[in-house]
Amino acid sequence: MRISDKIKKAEREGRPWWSFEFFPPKTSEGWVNLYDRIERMQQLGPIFVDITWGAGGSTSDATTGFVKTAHSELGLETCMHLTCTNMPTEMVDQALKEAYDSGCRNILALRGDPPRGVEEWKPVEGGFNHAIDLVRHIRKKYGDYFDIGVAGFPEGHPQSESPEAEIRHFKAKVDAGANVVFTQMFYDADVFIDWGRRLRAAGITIPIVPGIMPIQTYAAFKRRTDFAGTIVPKELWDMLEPIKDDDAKVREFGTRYVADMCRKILNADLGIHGMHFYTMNLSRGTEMLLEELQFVAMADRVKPLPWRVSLTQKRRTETTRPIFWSNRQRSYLTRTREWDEFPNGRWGDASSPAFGDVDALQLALPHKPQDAVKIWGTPRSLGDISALFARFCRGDLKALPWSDQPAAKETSYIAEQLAKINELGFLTINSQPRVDGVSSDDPALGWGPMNGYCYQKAYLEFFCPPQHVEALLAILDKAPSITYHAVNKQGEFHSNTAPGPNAVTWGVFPGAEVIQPTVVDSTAFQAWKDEAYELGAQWALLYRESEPETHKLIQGIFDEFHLVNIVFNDYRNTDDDAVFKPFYELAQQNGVHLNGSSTAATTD
Ligand SMILES: Cc1cc2nc3c(=O)[nH]c(=O)nc-3n(C[C@H](O)[C@H](O)[C@H](O)COP(=O)(O)OP(=O)(O)OC[C@H]3O[C@@H](n4cnc5c(N)ncnc54)[C@H](O)[C@@H]3O)c2cc1C
Ligand SMILES: NC(=O)c1ccc[n+]([C@@H]2O[C@H](COP(=O)([O-])OP(=O)(O)OC[C@H]3O[C@@H](n4cnc5c(N)ncnc54)[C@H](O)[C@@H]3O)[C@@H](O)[C@H]2O)c1
Repeated sequence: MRISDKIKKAEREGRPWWSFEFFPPKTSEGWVNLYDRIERMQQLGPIFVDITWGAGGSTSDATTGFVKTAHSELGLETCMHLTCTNMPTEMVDQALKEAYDSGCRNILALRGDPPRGVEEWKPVEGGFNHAIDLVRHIRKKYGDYFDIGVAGFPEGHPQSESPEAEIRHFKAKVDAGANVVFTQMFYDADVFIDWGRRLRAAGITIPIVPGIMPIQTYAAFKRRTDFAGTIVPKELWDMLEPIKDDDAKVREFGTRYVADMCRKILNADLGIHGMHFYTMNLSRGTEMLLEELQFVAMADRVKPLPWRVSLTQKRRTETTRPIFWSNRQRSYLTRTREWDEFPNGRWGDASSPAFGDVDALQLALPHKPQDAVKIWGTPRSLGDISALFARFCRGDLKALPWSDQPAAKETSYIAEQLAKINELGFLTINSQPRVDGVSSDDPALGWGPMNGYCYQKAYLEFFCPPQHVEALLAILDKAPSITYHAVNKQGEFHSNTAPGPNAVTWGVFPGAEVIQPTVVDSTAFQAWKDEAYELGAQWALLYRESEPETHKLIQGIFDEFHLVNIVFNDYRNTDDDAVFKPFYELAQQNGVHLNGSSTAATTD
């Protein structure tokens, strides 16, 4: 069935409706878990699900594969996103054919954004210029077979000439055959309602489907809204600020706020009766919103599926489950479902379907080029670059390509040691000090609900000059309590530990299970490495035209340095220097003294 028929049916029955968006996960474990999660979320009663098309066409097989599985194995009404970026007509036709062959009847026709590292969108040879060309093409080839959705931007599209021109272009897409509009996320109901009214005034009568992004954690909310340049009312920032370190509170408050926004839209005069949720492959935020909106009571009318063995290999063969639940598999899965829903992690859980959402947002430096050059100046040597990293760790620089926020308060405990190893040429991009049971209220080291205790293993992640890798790993191999992973840009990988997650942050709270929000995991690390190197490459790109020497310098570093992480596992060892000692030892081997500030000798 097509989406428009489903919407009409829900409206005839006089009930609100909702749908869920997912994105292609980055790892194969993530895929399996996503199918499991979708199966569970199916019970929440979405009238359809959709799947994004990777930026620059990067996930086309994954997207068409998803459409097939969702239709044939999960029995879900599916909408496939399709963009024009890097897509000659033959590739568009192939994707459409695969959707058609899978029984999919809904396409969200988009122009797409430029691929990674490219600023301006350009059509490929033999491809399309605008979403409207894709709409026309689909109608020409498939007549009315597909429902065609198009993108709408309540806050305006960043490249539009003017609000009036944008509505004109939008109307042209509708006239060319689009019959439903999905909107960009937004957090200001008035802005949305004003845009909807302008659409209606222009004679556009197709269903408007508001795109709703639940607020899952403060960090994710900030990252996404900064990236998309979303208008966030000041009162929302003000209300989030005091609770930003408590994920559960952020989610609770965010749910009430976003639900109020949805109610305002449902009650406006736009004929809107449904919402489209950007799940980011996580279930809890969307589920809470549906509960708050009292939509789930309606979902109860949708009969849950009978219990099926988990599609997830890991869960299917799970051997350790409490005996009490041996006959209550569904309840057990439900109890444990949130274990990967605290995506604050150093890298998160690689088997979580939410893993890799940065890719969905398109990877880019979190700074505008002109601001970035202002922050980092024009480095001329590795010494200049080390000095930038050292300043960041000491709190004298507000951002690095890998951190859009200044160093966290926790970093002040190890700032000097970090600065020193940066001055030795080991460029740190992430760290945490050892913590052995501080109060969860501690302003620098605490997190989570009140009256709990927080723990951390000391952790370091850095780019290592290639000439020091072998000697450093030899020292690490001998060090007690240290585990490491090292990889170069080409993917050559070394580690002294077995694959699988190593918990590096955990908390114990009253009346709750132990929460283990951050792990270091080799699969996740190897997926993250592309992103870490890409950010280095993008930093270099800022200087390509204006300062070719600086461009070459930075590009050289991030082509050749190895990415390494170290965990000092003995979190009860009170020597806070322990994780840094291998660097001191290496410096000594190389005849460099660390007690002065002139250690940058090795970095030039
Ligand atoms: C709901 C939703 C889902 C999305 N899903 C994905 C996804 O899965 N994958 C992905 O890569 N991206 C996705 N995007 C991002 C989207 O591809 C980009 O935002 C893109 O920049 C705009 O796409 P569009 O389809 O609106 O393009 P268009 O309709 O081509 O519009 C792009 C710009 O060109 C202007 N314009 C249109 N026609 C003309 C004309 N004839 N002359 C001059 N200017 C014109 C428009 O006003 C607008 O400013 C999504 C966006 C939304 C809102
Ligand atoms: N609520 C929770 O469950 C929970 C658990 C752990 C951490 N956190 C917090 O969540 C946020 C996200 O954490 P994250 O690990 O995903 O990433 P992050 O980017 O915030 O960085 C983590 C740590 O690395 C440090 N750091 C950043 N750049 C560095 C550099 N160049 N050199 C050395 N150190 C650097 C930061 O100061 C911070 O202490 C942090 O603020 C963290 O403290 C929350």
